[in-house]
Amino acid sequence: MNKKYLDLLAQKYDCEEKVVTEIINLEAILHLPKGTEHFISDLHGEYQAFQHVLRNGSGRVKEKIRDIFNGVIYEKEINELATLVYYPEEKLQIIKNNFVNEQELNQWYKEIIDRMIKLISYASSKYTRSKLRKALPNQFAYIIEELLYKTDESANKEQYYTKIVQQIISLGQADKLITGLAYSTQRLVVDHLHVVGDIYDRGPEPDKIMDTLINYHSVDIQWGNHDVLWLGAFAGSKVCLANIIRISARYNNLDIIEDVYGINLRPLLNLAEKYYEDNPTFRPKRHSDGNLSDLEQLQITKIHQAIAMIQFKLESPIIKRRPNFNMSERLLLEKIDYDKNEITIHGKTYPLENSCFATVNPEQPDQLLEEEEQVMDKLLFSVQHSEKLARHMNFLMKKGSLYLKYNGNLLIHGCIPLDEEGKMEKMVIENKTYAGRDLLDIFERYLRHAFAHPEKTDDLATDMVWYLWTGEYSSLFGKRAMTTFERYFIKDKITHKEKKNPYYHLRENEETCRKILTEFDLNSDQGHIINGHTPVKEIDGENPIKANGMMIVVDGGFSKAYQSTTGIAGYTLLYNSYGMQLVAHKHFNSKEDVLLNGTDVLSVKRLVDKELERKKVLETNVGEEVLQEVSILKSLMEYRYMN
Ligand SMILES: O=P(O)(O)OC[C@H]1O[C@](O)(COP(=O)(O)O)[C@@H](O)[C@@H]1O
Ligand SMILES: [Mn+2]
Repeated sequence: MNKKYLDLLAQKYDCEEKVVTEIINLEAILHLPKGTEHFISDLHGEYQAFQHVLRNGSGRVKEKIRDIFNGVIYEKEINELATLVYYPEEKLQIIKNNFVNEQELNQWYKEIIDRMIKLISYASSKYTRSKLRKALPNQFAYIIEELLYKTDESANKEQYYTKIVQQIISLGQADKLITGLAYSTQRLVVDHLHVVGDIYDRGPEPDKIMDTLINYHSVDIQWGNHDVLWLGAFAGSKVCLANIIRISARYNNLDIIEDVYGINLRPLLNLAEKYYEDNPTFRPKRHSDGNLSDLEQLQITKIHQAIAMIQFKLESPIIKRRPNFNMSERLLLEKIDYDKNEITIHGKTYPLENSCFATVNPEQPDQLLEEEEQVMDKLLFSVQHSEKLARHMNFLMKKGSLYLKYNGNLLIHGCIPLDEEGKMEKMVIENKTYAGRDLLDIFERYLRHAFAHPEKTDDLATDMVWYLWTGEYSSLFGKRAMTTFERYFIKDKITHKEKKNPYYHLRENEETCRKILTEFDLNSDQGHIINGHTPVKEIDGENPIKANGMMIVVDGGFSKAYQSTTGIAGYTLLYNSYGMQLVAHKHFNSKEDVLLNGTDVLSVKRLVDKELERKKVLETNVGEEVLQEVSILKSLMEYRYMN
């Protein structure tokens, strides 16, 4: 080992005892049970539902409570404790309102603190003390540790502990302590979170999800097609930008663009007002908040048309300058007969409905009006100068990747593009052919390049980000073509169909899954593919566990817009030292519902895989890193202290 490096390390470990202590500590960690991984996907801006799943650890919190208190306290109390752990601030208020005098309240405080301490003690039993300490609220760490390490034999200290709790209550600190204990418990039941893509679009609060993830103790993200669309916009792709605004208008979420990220929509609105009227297909989808006035709805409808038309125009030059994207079929503006108001696709002519082509010059349909161009320039400037968006996008880049190999499993949002025979589909990029893992690697390289060069708007890397959103060999899209135009303007539903990549039926077979795992250098006897992106239609009898347990689809189904087609609010996955469990979630109504009625509508569990022996940290990714550290420390020991 490099002596310079060891000398540097010796500055940190400046005596023999420090090295020995660290080696013993790390070796001990290796033999602890592996921490719990939590997989969620397709959050689509549904912050409240996401919070709920995060706070209850997909049912882990209640399970732990049951382990300790089943038969000891009433079911009602179990639910109360669970809700208190999920939403401590709100639940405390509700509970406190029920007490008529202070004495009763103080008695309740004593009991509940005792229960919460028991719960923390149990939830942290597989962690080191140092890890537990990190999970405790700073201001109470010392007190909680005192309470935690009271063992049964120390009955002579009983009074001391009672006194501590009494003091906390009389000093008016009980609420803070309970709240701290609740958040520590949440943190302890899940060691690491995987977000398998699609944080953005459709739902109202993706920004809050991002803030939560930024503050989360341990997380990684596999980008979804919608996340990449936002990254693309930030990286300088105007067509990606047009798409995110179009989708926001469609779902009545322009607030995210305007109020949350501070992007001025005024120039776009002016343009929209000038050229567009009301139009039924462009009316916003969700107006559940009920406070959308007729005028607002009309404005959104106009903006929606303005930005959709800009998007269609912007697609055209990319398709033309990138023949290897193989998208000339998508040059739809050129296939329109503007006099007859009809379009010919694949040799068939369809009448156009609700068309809004006021800004289109039939001679040069993809040409942006000068006004449109100016609007896009202003929007892009605004996007790239939004501090909040920069913070969120940087985090997405830092914690994200196109795929992840983690503890023997492969995590991907969309697919590995396959042909009907199950062979990895090839794509030629800059005269080189890529397929399978190489293709994903090169996609990711382009995306990172585009992100590092936001000033370039038309280079291959930036165009490639848009390809990831909509291209036939994109591992995120997983369909042959996106029929956005047809959905707006053609009645015949045949034209709306988006043909899926063969991956989506081939993934039912073990053989396909083995091949993919092997492609990524993973052990195909033990690994799983964890997939998001496609809502599992439980209604039609679809099973999220495929290929004999090798393929698990965890589309969270958080997106309210899609819940009627799935019949369920989706799935999440837990992987702890005993194995994997898929958790099915019923529809999440509201936080208020959980708080008042205890409707914690979880969760059928299906056992995906049961470990024969409890899995230890040693056998995990983290374990590999710890092993390396141990080996380095041993070298230091020999070099410095043993001769
Ligand atoms: O339901 P909407 O908003 O019309 O969106 C439909 C579009 O979304 C997509 O399904 C992509 O989004 P998902 O990743 O959520 O599936 C496209 O294939 C399709 O054209
Ligand atoms: Mn998706």
